[in-house]
Amino acid sequence: MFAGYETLITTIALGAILAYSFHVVLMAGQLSLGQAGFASLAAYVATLVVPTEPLFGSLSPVIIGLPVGAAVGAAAAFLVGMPVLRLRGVFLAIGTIAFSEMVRVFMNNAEWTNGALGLRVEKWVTFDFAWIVVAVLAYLFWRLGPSRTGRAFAAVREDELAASSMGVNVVRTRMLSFTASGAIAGVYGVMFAYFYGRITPATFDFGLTVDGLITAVLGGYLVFFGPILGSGFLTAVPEIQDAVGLEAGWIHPLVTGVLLLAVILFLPGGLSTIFSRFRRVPAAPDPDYAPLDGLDPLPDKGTEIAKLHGIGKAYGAVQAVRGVDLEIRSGEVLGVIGPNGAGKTTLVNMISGLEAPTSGEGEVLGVRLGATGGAHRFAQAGVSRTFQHSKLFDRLTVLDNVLVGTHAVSKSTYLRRLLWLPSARRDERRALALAWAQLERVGLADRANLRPGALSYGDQRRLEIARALASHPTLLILDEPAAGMNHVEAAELAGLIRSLAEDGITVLFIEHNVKMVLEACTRLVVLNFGEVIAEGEPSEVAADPAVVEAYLGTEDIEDGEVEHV
Ligand SMILES: Nc1ncnc2c1ncn2[C@@H]1O[C@H](COP(=O)(O)OP(=O)(O)OP(=O)(O)O)[C@@H](O)[C@H]1O
Repeated sequence: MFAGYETLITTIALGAILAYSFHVVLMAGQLSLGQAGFASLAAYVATLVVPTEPLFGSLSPVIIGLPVGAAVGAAAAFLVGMPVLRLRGVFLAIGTIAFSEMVRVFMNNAEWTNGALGLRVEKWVTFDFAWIVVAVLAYLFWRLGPSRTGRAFAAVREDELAASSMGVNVVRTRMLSFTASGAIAGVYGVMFAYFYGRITPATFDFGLTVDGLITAVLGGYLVFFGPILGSGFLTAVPEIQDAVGLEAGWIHPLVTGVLLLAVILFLPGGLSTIFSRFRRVPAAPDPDYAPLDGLDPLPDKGTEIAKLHGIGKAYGAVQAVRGVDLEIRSGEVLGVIGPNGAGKTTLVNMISGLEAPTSGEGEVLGVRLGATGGAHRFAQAGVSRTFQHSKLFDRLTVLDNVLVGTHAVSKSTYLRRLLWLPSARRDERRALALAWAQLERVGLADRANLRPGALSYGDQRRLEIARALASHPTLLILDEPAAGMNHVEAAELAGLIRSLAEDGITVLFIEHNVKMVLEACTRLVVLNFGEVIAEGEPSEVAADPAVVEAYLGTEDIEDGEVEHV
């Protein structure tokens, strides 16, 4: 059926496989460019193990080379990843390119690789074999997208800090995507070798990296079939030009370049954006699942959940927090107030694991302040938070934002999803029920399919609260949740906070809206220059002369917000 076009269509398949190795790192927001090195290593090693005769008389011997190539690529990526994944952005790109160059120089100079002349092998990869491999990859990515792991990839891509505060292990997620990228690049290297029948070190040069990256970006990395679209587009354009008689050598790159620019300018999410209007409509709440099914009960009211002793944090010469002693008990609503720069955010950053203290010690829900692992360990222990400046996942829908919030209290479903096991479906429905319940609680259920950018500022803050609540937290930390809200919205928020406390959630919140703080809190802590200057019942603290002088001033607190310069 494809007679005459087999080479072309197989080239599309190979281009798609290479692009998938970029797709998987881009999905997690990593600009990694070491794929040519992984492909090269895998291709050369595969030539040592792939038989020269068909298996069982007719089976392509490349099926032995593929797992070997994937394992070599993955192992190399894992080893390279340990040092280079400390880098980010352009530095990660440079570090990984350096690795590819090292591999190329090594292969050029080794004897067993036959140096620059390269190696010849049988052409065992056929058109249908190549497309079966693409179909398998497409299936793996199709099932990955809406899984818990796929959402963790997206969360890390959108905002690493927010992702770790939702319980996502950012280091592990980045390493997973990097290792998977190495495995797929390894598969590509083997496929390439056995399709063209020859490899040289120059086959896996910087040009290959550029091709793979462009194909992945062009196709789009937000949709699982992006690499196939990208490869089809880039391979088809020169063919169409030939067909219409535009054969001059300079026209090919010109037309391809202009089309590429057009796609990047007008479809920044890649070609697959065109299909995004067929996006999944969020499933309705499932009446079979109660949101708290299977989750641990919250601790009894009054149980000690955090204890800090002499906690301090210095940024160089700036002592942001000094000698703070604090105890938090289950069921209370603890307000933290103080002038700008008093150290409030720094204090809650330490309590939620985002920052390690430089002095003192403390424990929150059994996790030591400054413990290795950082914020995701605190999140998994039951601490959840919002941020002073919203850190929503902008390219995920409202519902998907909240679903990321369920990460800390749900189980990985990806491998079970691949096998369509009913238990994976059950776990996902449970997570969905939990997410819907939070959206309903904050009044955003009717906007579940929108992007956060389409919400008003107040709604974005509510969405962040819903996302934090989706982790079924024991301790909920809100950093200036009413900022930007009008008086009515702030009063509603105070009501929501009180209702959370009635449900047994402990709330710790920083707020400048003093009226709201006095309405919602059961206890108040006042910070000034990093130190606690008052603590106790809200009405007593508000009347404390030291607090009035340092923070409240003589303003009428009925007016709400207290502004300090
Ligand atoms: N990463 C950092 N590096 C250096 N200094 C910092 C850092 N983070 C905070 N600080 C400093 O620590 C002090 C306390 O800041 P912090 O943000 O905790 O105060 P805050 O009470 O939350 O203020 P605001 O009400 O304005 O949010 C400030 O002087 C601030 O400049």
